[in-house]
Amino acid sequence: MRTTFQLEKAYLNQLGAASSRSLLWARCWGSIHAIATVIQLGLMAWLVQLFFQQHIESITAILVALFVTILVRAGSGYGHKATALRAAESAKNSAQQRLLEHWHWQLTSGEWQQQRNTNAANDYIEPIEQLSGYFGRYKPQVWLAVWQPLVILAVVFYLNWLAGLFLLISAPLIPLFMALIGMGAERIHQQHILSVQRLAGIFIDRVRNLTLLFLMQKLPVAQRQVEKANDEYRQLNMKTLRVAFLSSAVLEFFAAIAIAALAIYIGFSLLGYYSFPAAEQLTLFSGLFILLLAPEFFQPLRQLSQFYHDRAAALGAASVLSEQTKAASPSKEHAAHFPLQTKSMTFQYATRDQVFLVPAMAIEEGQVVLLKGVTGSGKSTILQLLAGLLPGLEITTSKGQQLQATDLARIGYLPQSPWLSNASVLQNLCALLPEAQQDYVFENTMESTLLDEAMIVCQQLGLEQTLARLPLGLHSHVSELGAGLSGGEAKRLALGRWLLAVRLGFSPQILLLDEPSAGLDSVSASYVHLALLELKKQGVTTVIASHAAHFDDLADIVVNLDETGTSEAPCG
Ligand SMILES: Nc1ncnc2c1ncn2[C@@H]1O[C@H](COP(=O)(O)OP(=O)(O)OP(=O)(O)O)[C@@H](O)[C@H]1O
Repeated sequence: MRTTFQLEKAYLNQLGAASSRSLLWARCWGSIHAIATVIQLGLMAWLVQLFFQQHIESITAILVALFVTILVRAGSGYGHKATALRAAESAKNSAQQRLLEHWHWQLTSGEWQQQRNTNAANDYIEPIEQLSGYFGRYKPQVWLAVWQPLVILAVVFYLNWLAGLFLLISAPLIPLFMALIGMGAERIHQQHILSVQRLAGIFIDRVRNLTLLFLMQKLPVAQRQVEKANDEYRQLNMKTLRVAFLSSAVLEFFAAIAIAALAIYIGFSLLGYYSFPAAEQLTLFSGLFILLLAPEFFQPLRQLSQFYHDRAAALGAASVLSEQTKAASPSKEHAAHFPLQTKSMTFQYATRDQVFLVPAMAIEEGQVVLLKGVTGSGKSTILQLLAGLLPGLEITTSKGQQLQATDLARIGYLPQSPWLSNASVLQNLCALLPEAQQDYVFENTMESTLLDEAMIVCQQLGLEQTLARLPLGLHSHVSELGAGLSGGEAKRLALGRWLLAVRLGFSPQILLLDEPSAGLDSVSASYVHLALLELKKQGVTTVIASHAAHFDDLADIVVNLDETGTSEAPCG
């Protein structure tokens, strides 16, 4: 079993980069706070000594200094907390950003699995919240837990070496026990997060299917399952609390013993009851100062132990988050499958004798390939082979790797007679966007940017006048048969889907267009030409089948099927 949490630590370090500036400031404020603490306690001890020696005249100056130090201490404490909180926010933002990028990639690459919707929100909220303690408390405290004891140790050693030795010996015990207990805590936290997710998943799933469960008379079974998951979660919660209490009890115990030992040494030495080494160095001031410093010596370590559970929680959360974003930033990697290559092949429809010779092609990213040829030469057939609608064509990357199913899912295909759905123009236009965005369109709650983008696409395709003519513009209804739109308008609307999808970042791996200008007048055809030019500028790889000369100037590669030709299959 993997116990080193290397992946998780690497993930947390990556997030830490986003909050490094705030963390640096938190450390600076923490250092000032530690120095102000030592000065404040020194002034207090001095004040007591002067009071007992009845040097009342210098007390005012010390009181003023004490007041200033208290102000500095309070200010630096506030600065420390505020910058630490900012560090936590930056880290959480960075984690959210990564998760969203990952989800965006999944949506665009067709890897989004429907069943994950149930857990997605929970995966997102719970673990990201768990990160805030690590970056906002634990990380700044690690610095303070080293810096403050070191400053105090130096002062105590200066005042009395034996007291310094006491502190020096007792200090390492705390991190040692903390680490021993913390090891188990990390694993428990990871289980804790998974258990919360499981509980949420089980609950939502049962609620969703409540009617079905009722009809099947399975409600008591479902209830028992939720209760069981709830019980598991409760037990795990108690386990987490037990570990937390155990670790703080151990720390309190050791800190209390060390302070008590110091108090005995200083008290007995000052009273002269017992002659300890270095006892002669002690005065009322130094003894009191050391006693006041001792709890402050342990304080940052004790706090670190409290926050150590934030580290365990963050590692647990990181294991969930890094798992989700393991393939993060794939959008670029994923698209980097070019150049695509197809092997030459022959194809024959089962019911026909005609054999098509499909030529080999090598397509670079962003290129426009033009399939030319007379009617019946097999242009649509090749597009369908490329789209995977007809079997047999092997598409590989330049390294000879076959395209994955997810890549094939990203191939866009616009047939000669495009389909329309029984919905508004806008809904038809947004049909290629991810489901989540389409929901907004259907509920009429989409952002205005989406509406603006849809309008821009309509302008690019010369559909403005069409929209002006329709009773409700973009919200006008069209039927599946295109009632309300002419054939040419329906064709441009279908092309507009791709323009909109590309504008919103949902680019297809490769776009296959079958006779995009067929049946259009010259004005409409020129709009389509401009739209394809726009797609080319956006870097979309396109294969256009067209017998017209409309798109010759766009083409990087021209495949003339009249030259590759067809043949008749031998009979029998
Ligand atoms: N599903 C099919 N079953 C049988 N034969 C088909 C099928 N689809 C097309 N064909 C035939 O294959 C030949 C090539 O058709 P295809 O549509 O690929 O040509 P095309 O070059 O795109 O023609 P056009 O420019 O008219 O669209 C035609 O003779 C057609 O009748």
